[in-house]
Amino acid sequence: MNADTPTSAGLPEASLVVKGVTHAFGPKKALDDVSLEAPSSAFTALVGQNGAGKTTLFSLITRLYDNRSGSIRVLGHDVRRQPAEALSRMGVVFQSRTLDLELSVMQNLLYHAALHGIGRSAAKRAAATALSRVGLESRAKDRVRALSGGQMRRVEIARALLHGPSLLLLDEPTTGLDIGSRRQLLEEVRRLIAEDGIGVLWATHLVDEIEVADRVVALHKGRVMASGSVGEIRARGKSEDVGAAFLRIIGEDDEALSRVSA
Ligand SMILES: Nc1ncnc2c1ncn2[C@@H]1O[C@H](COP(=O)(O)OP(=O)(O)OP(=O)(O)O)[C@@H](O)[C@H]1O
Repeated sequence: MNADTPTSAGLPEASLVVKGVTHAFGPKKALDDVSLEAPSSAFTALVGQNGAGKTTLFSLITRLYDNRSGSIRVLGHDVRRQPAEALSRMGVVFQSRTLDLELSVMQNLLYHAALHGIGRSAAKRAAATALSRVGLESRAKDRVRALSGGQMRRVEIARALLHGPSLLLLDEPTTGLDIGSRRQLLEEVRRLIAEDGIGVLWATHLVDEIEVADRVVALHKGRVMASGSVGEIRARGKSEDVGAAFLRIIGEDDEALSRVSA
């Protein structure tokens, strides 16, 4: 089945489908039989505390690590069997910043486009479009060092969009940002979903980044404890407050903790 093939339910396959993935570092399982989906045209929040396994999962999806168990499909392409097809359909913003501070915004984007084999004039057009998508077209000639943390993140998103991906992966992109920049970044990514129909997997430990229309995957100690709509997470965690529901699902709500310490 390829990206354009409808599933048996008549719906296009999700942007990302992970099934039964386990990954260990020595004796320690960082991911244990993880299955999840990130639909197209949707914001999927991968929520987990430190050490939950979010970055390990991103490393497997992006092929920094080889997935030896289960399967990972991006727009219908298995990352092991069709890595070039799968990788060409995803854009990634890693947790640590990876822009060259001494180069201009445009130089950073053109360098990345060259790595993707995009010709110079096509790269310039793609970079200008991507920068306008994140509201930074006027900063193209500025050195990255002159930008704020939030603007640097938006340049990284523009860079991830250069080759026109259908799936955008962001690993804790708001780390270190102030509230205003955090909100702006979220708004921009949600706008990309609405305008372009891309699927987004957004890793975070901040439940206040979740909105009511989002999909949620609760990851804890390498296991998916719950996934579904915000309504389903609230029902599962028996709380109208998503944060409280999440803590109850992972067994770290006040009641569970008091049972442990009793
Ligand atoms: N290269 C590695 N070698 C050994 N253990 C690792 C390695 N990378 C991650 N781990 C362990 O795997 C588990 C999952 O880590 P991971 O970084 O994927 O979690 P995370 O959810 O991204 O957390 P954080 O928010 O702190 O980045 C943790 O227990 C971590 O210590």
